[in-house]
Amino acid sequence: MTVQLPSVFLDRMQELLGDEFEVFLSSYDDPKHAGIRVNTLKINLDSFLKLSPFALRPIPWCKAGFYVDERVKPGKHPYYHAGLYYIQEPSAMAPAELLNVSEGDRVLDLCAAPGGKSTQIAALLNGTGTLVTNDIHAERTKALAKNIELYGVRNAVVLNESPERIARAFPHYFDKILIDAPCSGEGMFRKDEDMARQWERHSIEKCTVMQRDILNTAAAMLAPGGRIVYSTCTFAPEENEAMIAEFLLGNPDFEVVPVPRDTGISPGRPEWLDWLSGKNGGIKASVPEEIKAQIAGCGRLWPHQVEGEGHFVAVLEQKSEQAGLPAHSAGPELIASERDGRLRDRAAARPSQRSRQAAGADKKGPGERETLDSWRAFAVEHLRAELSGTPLTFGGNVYLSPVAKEQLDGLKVVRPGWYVGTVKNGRFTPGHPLATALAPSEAARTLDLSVDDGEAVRYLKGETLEIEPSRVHTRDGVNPKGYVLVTVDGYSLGWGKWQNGLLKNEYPAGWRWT
Ligand SMILES: C[S@@+](CC[C@H](N)C(=O)[O-])C[C@H]1O[C@@H](n2cnc3c(N)ncnc32)[C@H](O)[C@@H]1O
Repeated sequence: MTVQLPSVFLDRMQELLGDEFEVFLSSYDDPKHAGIRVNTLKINLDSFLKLSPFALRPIPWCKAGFYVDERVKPGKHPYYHAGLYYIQEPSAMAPAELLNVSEGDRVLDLCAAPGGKSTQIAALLNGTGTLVTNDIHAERTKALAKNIELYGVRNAVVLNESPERIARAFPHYFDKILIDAPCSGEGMFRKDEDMARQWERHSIEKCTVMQRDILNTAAAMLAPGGRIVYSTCTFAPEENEAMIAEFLLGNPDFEVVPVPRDTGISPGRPEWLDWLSGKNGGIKASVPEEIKAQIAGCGRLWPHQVEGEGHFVAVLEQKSEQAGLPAHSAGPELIASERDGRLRDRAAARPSQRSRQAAGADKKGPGERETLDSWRAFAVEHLRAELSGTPLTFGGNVYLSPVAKEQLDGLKVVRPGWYVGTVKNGRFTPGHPLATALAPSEAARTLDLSVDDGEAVRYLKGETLEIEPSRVHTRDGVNPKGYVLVTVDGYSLGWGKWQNGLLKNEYPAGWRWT
């Protein structure tokens, strides 16, 4: 075995798995499983299957998910830069599928960076409803925002907040909430050996403190009758079955919706609650049989049973659909825990100042009316579609948001919506995310580049291209001179500015092909 597994981890797993342990252990000798998930916001499945440069094999629990051979390097292809697929560990594709997202839903992805599951939810929303996506770690929200933009998501708000502060702003608001909880990461050991090296027995306790807080806070944001999906990429029952049992005891208005078994996902392990109650520092109270029966309805993806690194998932639904809102209590603590690992609320800057700063409001810029007029004039000249969303301005930046500005007041907002551009010195400059989310039919001018002759890669590297005027496709007789939506094989990549046979490259420096 190449991965060095912590001996305490191995002892625990042997105790838990018994006869199954050897086969579990031998799975660490198997190759890692790599997957991509087709971004159906930009391309439908049939078209991708025809276009795919890689051999694809379906992932049973995710309609848009496919196994690929890791050696094909899917991140090194222009289609990746066009946001046609997201590279994602196969078992990590299960939780968002189980959220049962319907078009028009209000969805919260509470622990979202770098955005794998958020981009999946956005594809399921299909441009409708609202996605609020959040991560408590500011640095990680940069990757989250970038992925939201790369994948052409129009209806997302990106936050960098504590769950408590979001709950204050959005009480009982969301139809669906995903908690892909911070966890001890035991399912990542094969993929990321550092995780194995850093794993310590006590990290499980630290994680349970965070998980308990996040789960109970999420319940306060759920609309009556809504659904929470809780997932981890760890095997520890403290973070999984016990966390859900404790939640159900404290929140009797919730029940587990059993995970379908037809895709190879195996049941939760209620018997491990008994194992935990026998441990020093384990479960403090006994768990009623009725709750144990529900725990069996949770799902486990095991690396020795399915082609995936491992995940736990629980689908929780709030039973009451009445308008009278339930009072959620934290319930009894089942697991002994250390409070010192607790994440505290962020330092309190003046709330309205915080949200304005994050979205660029405090930069000196033109007035709101002037800014919106510039955006509208740009849209009339360069776009051929009515774009939905509430136009919001923060300084000279313009966003189309799925929520009203007041709803974000006091929150640390990374993106209040779809960033469409900025007014500077009286001129509107379109944002890169506007381009990535546009279909070619929505732009007045397009230029299609091909993968085959290397032109697409040259564009992605930031080169200026020589382009004959006849290659700029125009709508409604507009002049080819001006902003052009650049596409690869028909899928949007970014902006260019065409004039006199040259395409000035507007692909952002930080996004370039290296
Ligand atoms: C398992 S990762 C999420 C992976 C992500 N869902 C995806 O699919 O790409 C857990 C995330 O939770 C974040 N996190 C940790 N504590 C948090 C908290 N109290 N509230 C919100 N996010 C938190 C971490 O920064 C981390 O990015």
